[in-house]
Amino acid sequence: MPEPALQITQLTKRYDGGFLALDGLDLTIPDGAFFGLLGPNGAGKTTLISAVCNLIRVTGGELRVFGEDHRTWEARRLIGLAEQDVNLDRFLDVQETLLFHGGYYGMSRADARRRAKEMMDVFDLRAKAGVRAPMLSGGMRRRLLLARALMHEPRLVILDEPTAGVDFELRVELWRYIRRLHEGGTTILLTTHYLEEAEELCEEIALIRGGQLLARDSADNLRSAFDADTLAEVYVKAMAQAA
Ligand SMILES: Nc1ncnc2c1ncn2[C@@H]1O[C@H](COP(=O)(O)OP(=O)(O)OP(=O)(O)O)[C@@H](O)[C@H]1O
Repeated sequence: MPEPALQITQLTKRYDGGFLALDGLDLTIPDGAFFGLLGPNGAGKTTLISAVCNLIRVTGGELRVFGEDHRTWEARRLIGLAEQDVNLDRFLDVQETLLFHGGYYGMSRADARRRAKEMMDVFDLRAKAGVRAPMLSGGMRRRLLLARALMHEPRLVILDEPTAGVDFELRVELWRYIRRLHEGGTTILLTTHYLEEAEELCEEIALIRGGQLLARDSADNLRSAFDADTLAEVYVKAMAQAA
């Protein structure tokens, strides 16, 4: 049995002010899965992702990334994260953004250059190699964010609302990139508020609220379990039950 991409056991996060954002959460995401995380604003999705990436200190529980403790460098290297905010360095151009990231993850200059070229081709950014982030269109910035997350060839890619505020054409384009990535064997963890996006892309979906797991299954099985016609109906019913 391969190690799961993510094994989360009894994860708890209480913020400094006392707020309990994750409340004993258990979740296993198999290697190679396309997994969706759904829940209302404040459900704890970003907190969970931040915990996985060791960006915040957890209060309790265990988190393993392909069997590695999430606080280790090995675990961090296995993850590519595209955060909700478009957090690009305004002083770096497209190519530098990618090369810096490669350097951070210990890639040799030659490998980083090769991979950056590949990423600029895949994400149609070659013509913008020397353009700094603030001068890119919103769509290009989103693509660069994804290209940067993939630079070091992570086995688990975490996308926190990658299509928030994105027009229909770019959304479809981003879906195509993400699908291709998944077909190549990469595990995807996606958060989104677009239920149709989760339904279209994800093999399995977890619903969370108040830092707790409410349900987890394929969209089909969730519809049967909640006697619902659509994922939106599942969502409404699950959230009402948990309220
Ligand atoms: N640094 C912090 N200190 C205190 N509370 C926080 C902090 N960061 C987040 N929270 C709280 O933790 C809860 C979970 O927030 P989180 O950002 O994880 O939710 P989310 O599911 O990602 O929401 P959204 O869909 O709006 O992105 C919220 O109530 C939020 O206010």
